[in-house]
Amino acid sequence: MRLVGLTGGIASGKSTVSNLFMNTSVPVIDADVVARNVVQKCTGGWKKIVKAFGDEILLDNGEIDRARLSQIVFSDPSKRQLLNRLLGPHISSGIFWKIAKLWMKGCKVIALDIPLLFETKMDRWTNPVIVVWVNLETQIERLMSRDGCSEEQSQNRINAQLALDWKKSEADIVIDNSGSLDDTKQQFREVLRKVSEPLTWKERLRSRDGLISVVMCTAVGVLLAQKNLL
Ligand SMILES: CC(C)(COP(=O)(O)OP(=O)(O)OC[C@H]1O[C@@H](n2cnc3c(N)ncnc32)[C@H](O)[C@@H]1O)[C@@H](O)C(=O)NCCC(=O)NCCS
Ligand SMILES: Nc1ncnc2c1ncn2[C@@H]1O[C@H](COP(=O)(O)OP(=O)(O)OP(=O)(O)O)[C@@H](O)[C@H]1O
Repeated sequence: MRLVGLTGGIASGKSTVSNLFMNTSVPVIDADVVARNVVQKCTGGWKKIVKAFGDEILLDNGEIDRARLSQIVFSDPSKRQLLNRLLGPHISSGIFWKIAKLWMKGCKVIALDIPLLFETKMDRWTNPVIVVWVNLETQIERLMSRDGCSEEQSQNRINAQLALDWKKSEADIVIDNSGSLDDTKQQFREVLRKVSEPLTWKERLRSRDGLISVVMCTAVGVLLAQKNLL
């Protein structure tokens, strides 16, 4: 099995690229969706957040007020670290179970859309790592227009992550999303070709079918050895 890392900076275009995977045979696990699921009302993650941030973090219906939490954590690094510490284990295990389900179905290539892939050191488990890069000016413009936040708020959110230029330098594959959507789609075609290349031996062994083959071969080997010994 091949785990492809898909990351970038806030509003650099990860979801845009992730959507392009949807028309392919490569399933995508979206860490933002997992992060939302683990804080649904009355879950373990939700309880931890309410305990740490108080009832004032809740909407009238008891759900987490994401806009309020966002304001708090993106303007106070210590609160953000606290949130990361509380949710980190829930998010990792949520991602793990999603991978396990796809593995059991026999999926050979899975893309992991994880904004904080480098920050959480999950890049160790993925190869190749795709970084969706955008120039800072465009990133701020898109973030302000998508989330309706000020330039200062956008800058705070960008500063809450490792520098996008550094992520670009660590990438195996870079998608420059500073241009038009068509431009990105064109780059994506080549990226899809690369991630769909035949699996290496190690990747084959990690896939469900590879493991089944190893188990079968071992069982046959043991049976033959026993027969010869008798
Ligand atoms: C801060 C929260 C409440 C903001 O919620 P909101 O619905 O407004 O945004 P959403 O969840 O869609 O995230 C948008 C983007 O913000 C960035 N972001 C989210 N959390 C963080 C964080 N802790 N540190 C840095 N950037 C972050 C990511 O680029 C993400 O793609 C929410 O993102 C959250 O609970 N974050 C903590 C969980 C987490 O680490 N998520 C990232 C998954 S690896
Ligand atoms: N090539 C592009 N041209 C114009 N607009 C774009 C392009 N790529 C993305 N956008 C827009 O920029 C915004 C950010 O893109 P997107 O939501 O894909 O980023 P993201 O990296 O997934 O963000 P986040 O980190 O917040 O999850 C969106 O409003 C999207 O429609």
